[in-house]
Amino acid sequence: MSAYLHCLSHTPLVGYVDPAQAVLAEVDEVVSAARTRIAVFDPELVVLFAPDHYNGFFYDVMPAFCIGMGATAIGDFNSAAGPLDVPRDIAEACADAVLQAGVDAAVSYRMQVDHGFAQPLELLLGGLAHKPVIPVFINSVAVPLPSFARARLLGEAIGRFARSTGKRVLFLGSGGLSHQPPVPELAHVDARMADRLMGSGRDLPANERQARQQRVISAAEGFVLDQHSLHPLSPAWDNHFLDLLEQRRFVELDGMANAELSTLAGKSTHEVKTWVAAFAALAAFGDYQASARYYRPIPEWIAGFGSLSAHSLT
Ligand SMILES: O=C(O)/C=C/c1cccc(O)c1O
Ligand SMILES: [Fe+2]
Repeated sequence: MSAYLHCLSHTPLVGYVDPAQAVLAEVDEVVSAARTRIAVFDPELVVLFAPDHYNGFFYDVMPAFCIGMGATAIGDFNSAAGPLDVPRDIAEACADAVLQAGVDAAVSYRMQVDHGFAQPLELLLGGLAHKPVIPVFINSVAVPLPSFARARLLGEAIGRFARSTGKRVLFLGSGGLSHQPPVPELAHVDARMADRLMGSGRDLPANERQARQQRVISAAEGFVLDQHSLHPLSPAWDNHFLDLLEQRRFVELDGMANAELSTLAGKSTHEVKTWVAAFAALAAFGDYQASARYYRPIPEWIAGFGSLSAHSLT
């Protein structure tokens, strides 16, 4: 087996608004089993597809996709802070291959990332810099958003590059499934918040950081009491999406409009494009077998919470 994949929902609400102990134990078991399988696979290179939540990418310049040549996590909520171990020469070659393949991804030599990147690295690899990782940002909240089709093409191009390295490669996808936390939208905010979304939010003063986090925590508490206080979670859509990935039918998502997905499953569901990119990358290695599927709607975490592994059969 030369390539392995794990896709996992993330949520910054762990430890702030938690589900019942039995659910926590169930999720812990799912994550710890995935961590063990990854340790056995022992990746030489990790490619992590993840979104951002206006902590590293802003409307001053908002790329659809960005490949990190270097990256640092800010440590929002309870997530880890510090540099990722990005192998710069491999990341540069990857970006070159992706552009040659016709996908115009941006690059960043100082990528700033949040819990979307940090959480899977901590949970699945034990820390931000435990393995060499190429971080790949997919814009999942700041309209206009890339389509499913473009995320798939990005994944395929990165998969072909990864295969050419001859290394044991782990693909990670971070985020989703159905959910809509209170992420500000440029079209609906006041001038001060618009300024934050256009770039001044990069280094938030401590009191604003605190207020921002509290807004999400309060929304989660309210969502537990009333599951229509935010866009409801959508187990039916989430399970259909997992079926498509398991059955290598993700191309069927190509024709789905972004607005349709938002209506079905919430405006942050676009994070699932990280899963599509990761599966498309794995598929560049040939046939794959998916395994260890897990799904549970967890309102405390504002998450249709999913986990899915897969390995290449070559
Ligand atoms: O950073 C935020 O403001 C919100 C993050 C969040 C909340 C719930 C589920 C998620 O996937 C998130 O990223
Ligand atoms: Fe998120």
